[in-house]
Amino acid sequence: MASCSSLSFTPISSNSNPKNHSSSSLIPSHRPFTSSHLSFSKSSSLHSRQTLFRTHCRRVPPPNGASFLVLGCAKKAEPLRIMISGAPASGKGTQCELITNKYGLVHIAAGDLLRAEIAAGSENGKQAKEYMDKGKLVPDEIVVTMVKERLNGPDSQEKGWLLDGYPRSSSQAIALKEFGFQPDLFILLEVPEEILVERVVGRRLDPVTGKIYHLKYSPPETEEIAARLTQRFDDTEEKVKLRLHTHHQNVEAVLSLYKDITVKVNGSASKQDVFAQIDDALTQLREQKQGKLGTVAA
Ligand SMILES: Nc1ncnc2c1ncn2[C@@H]1O[C@H](COP(=O)(O)OP(=O)(O)O)[C@@H](O)[C@H]1O
Repeated sequence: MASCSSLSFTPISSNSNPKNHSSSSLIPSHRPFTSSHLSFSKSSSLHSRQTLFRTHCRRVPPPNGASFLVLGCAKKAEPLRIMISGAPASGKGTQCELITNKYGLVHIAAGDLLRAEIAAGSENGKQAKEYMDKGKLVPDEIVVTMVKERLNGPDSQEKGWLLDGYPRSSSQAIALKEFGFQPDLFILLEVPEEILVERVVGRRLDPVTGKIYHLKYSPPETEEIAARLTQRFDDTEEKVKLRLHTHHQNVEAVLSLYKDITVKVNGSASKQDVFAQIDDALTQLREQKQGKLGTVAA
């Protein structure tokens, strides 16, 4: 981060933890500071009340004896905080890889965290599997804490995050808000149901490279790879129908909480075209964050 050696700095964070807002107490009471001073003009709906920058300040004694605040010497745009949602096999995994490659965000996938618990044989994993086998949501007691811990990780705080498959219910969204995590953008991938079932049933994983294949649309390159491909235990036609049912039951409730920051993306296009839509939205968001890095004085 750039620095301004003569000033002492205190960060202002968009994380709603009140501890992180100590610098706002330096701002004169006759001019209350809210993030709306700095929010996006073009799409205020995207960022209605968020602090957009990590900024630094000090109290400067002016000639008339009153004190005022200088903001803007050493600033860094806040990292992006993105959520991505969509039905099973809507392409979240593929798009998350493209997004993280370009934007350097930490990818946090609720389903992957749960599968890791199952693989580790933990008590949480055992319980989670019972729900996942039925295509149902795993109880909040397990999922919420797991996701919260990853979001609080130093890498997520520093680089920003891409939250995949969470929240899937209004209670999960509310929990996130209570912990102080506020997304900038909610991406919804929309794909017709008949395409989804076909994608799921043909989906295979290469356990060696982690690469996802589709037996028809993206077949393995060699016989050797083909021989070692595995299928996710819940990627059968019967289970995907249950998962789709659960998705439809919950998606509207979640969407209603994020409607101001939702971008709907046509997920039935090619993966490059889907990414182009997402990339446009993220580029715009990042520019808006960076574009506001001018000096603000109070
Ligand atoms: N946020 C969540 N809350 C509860 N259960 C979840 C959550 N995310 C994932 N799961 C469980 O893990 C399963 C697999 O999720 P995921 O890997 O995201 O794949 P998909 O989106 O194809 O269902 C879900 O069917 C559900 O049982």
